[in-house]
Amino acid sequence: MVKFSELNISETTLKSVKRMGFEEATPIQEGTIRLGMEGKDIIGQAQTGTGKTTAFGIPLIEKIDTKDGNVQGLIIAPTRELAIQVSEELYRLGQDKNVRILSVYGGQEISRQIRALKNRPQIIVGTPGRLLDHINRRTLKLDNVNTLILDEADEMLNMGFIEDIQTIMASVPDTRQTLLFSATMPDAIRRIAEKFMKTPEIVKIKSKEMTVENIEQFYVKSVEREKFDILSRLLNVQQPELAIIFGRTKRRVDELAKALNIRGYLAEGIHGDLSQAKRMSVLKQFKAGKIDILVATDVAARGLDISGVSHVYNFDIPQDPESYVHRIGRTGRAGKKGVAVTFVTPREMGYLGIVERTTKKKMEALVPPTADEAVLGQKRVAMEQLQEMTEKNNLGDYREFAAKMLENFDAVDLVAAAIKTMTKEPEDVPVSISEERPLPSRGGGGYKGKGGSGRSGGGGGYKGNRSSSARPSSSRGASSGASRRREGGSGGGRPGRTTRRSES
Ligand SMILES: Nc1ncnc2c1ncn2[C@@H]1O[C@H](COP(=O)(O)OP(=O)(O)OP(=O)(O)O)[C@@H](O)[C@H]1O
Ligand SMILES: [Mg+2]
Repeated sequence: MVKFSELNISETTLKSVKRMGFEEATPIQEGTIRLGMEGKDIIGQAQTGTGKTTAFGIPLIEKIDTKDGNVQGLIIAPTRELAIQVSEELYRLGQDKNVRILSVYGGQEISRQIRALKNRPQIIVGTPGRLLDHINRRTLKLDNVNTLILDEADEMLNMGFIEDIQTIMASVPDTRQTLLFSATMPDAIRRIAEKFMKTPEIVKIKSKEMTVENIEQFYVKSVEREKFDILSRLLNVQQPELAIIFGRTKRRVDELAKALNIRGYLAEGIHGDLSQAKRMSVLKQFKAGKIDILVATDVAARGLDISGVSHVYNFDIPQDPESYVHRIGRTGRAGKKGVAVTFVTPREMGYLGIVERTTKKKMEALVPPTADEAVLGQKRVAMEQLQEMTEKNNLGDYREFAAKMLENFDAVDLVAAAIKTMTKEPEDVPVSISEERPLPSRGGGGYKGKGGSGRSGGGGGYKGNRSSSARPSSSRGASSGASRRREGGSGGGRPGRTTRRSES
């Protein structure tokens, strides 16, 4: 590992990098920062959560001439949330140099953006549609752009933005440097990308697997109608700090979020049909730990970097392996541990094989916890909450009420009643989730032998060892999140949550 101080970065930028808490460069940063500062075109590919933003951010910030008020750097990102996140990271990287950065995206008042553009930002981060809009209105001048960056290029091309992107690129001088980054780079996309670039250096961080090692990957074989009960049991047993649940469609996301709320979880959905204000407020609440579970479609979560996401659940197996890689990559970031669980219906087992062959990583079969195990998980959480609240020692007049009750009741009975009150048997509350049609059968073609049929026994038990992460475990501490119910811990404020928030 190379230290940032050994990469020929200016003192000013180095100061910002230090302030961000970064000491050593990740492999993709080591591989691209120097080349980037030499002005080379780069295609950068490295696993999720390995610091690609800073990998392109440092060369960009270094190149900005702060005496020049023109737009010099342009970054295109597939979603509004990502544009905001990237601009925030660039802001931190350029803080000591005083680089002016602006993000522009759809759903935000254009007049406000036009005013902000007059403040002479040097770097613009935007989504394709809104960038084009500004180019057409001539409110964004790109004649002086000398660095163009595409973050999540493959996603933008998948989303059908190819023409928009070509138009935007044509508005940027040919002499520019072009950088392109993603965790996945299917060959077809790379060929298109190379057309836009001048003999690009391809920096691909070699790794055995496409996904990072610190994510434990499981699959659960389940028929469609049992998925939701299994999901709620898993949440109770695994006790994620923050969880993201992916659904295949917007309707699915809405239904899941609603059902989770009915069962008492703090969950919110996020997808493209929601207003920008709503999307931003949901994300903000999730980052702050005010909601524990984010239910999302694929697109909504590309590139998002939210610390504390300990679990990713694919309620529906994704259509393509790239999307699997990006989804589960929302956990296990920056060296942290994560758990990913993918639900597969029997008819979709072929897809599991396709995903595994692309990621070069086998998922472990997970036996869904029984209802009893799930309740046990909740009892533990309740006990931990009670214990934590007691240790805090600020129960005030609650103690007087307790003393009064103890005159008439047995202490063990009272504590048992408290635990019972905080434990809800989730399956008592009926919810309705429309059945999703399974993905078209892929078992028949070339995939059958390995991926499909080899799994037929998977429903029975854990393959090999039972994984501790799938079981209730007292070592996970009282700061667990998603399994805590709205009803639980009422009164003196949720004790577990306070702890958790101060951790992150
Ligand atoms: N050198 C470093 N040392 C420690 N942490 C870092 C370093 N570089 C980046 N990080 C942190 O790692 C996290 C992930 O970085 P980033 O979002 O850039 O990943 P990514 O490679 O773009 O992932 P994705 O493929 O999902 O978009 C961020 O929180 C970032 O602040
Ligand atoms: Mg990224």
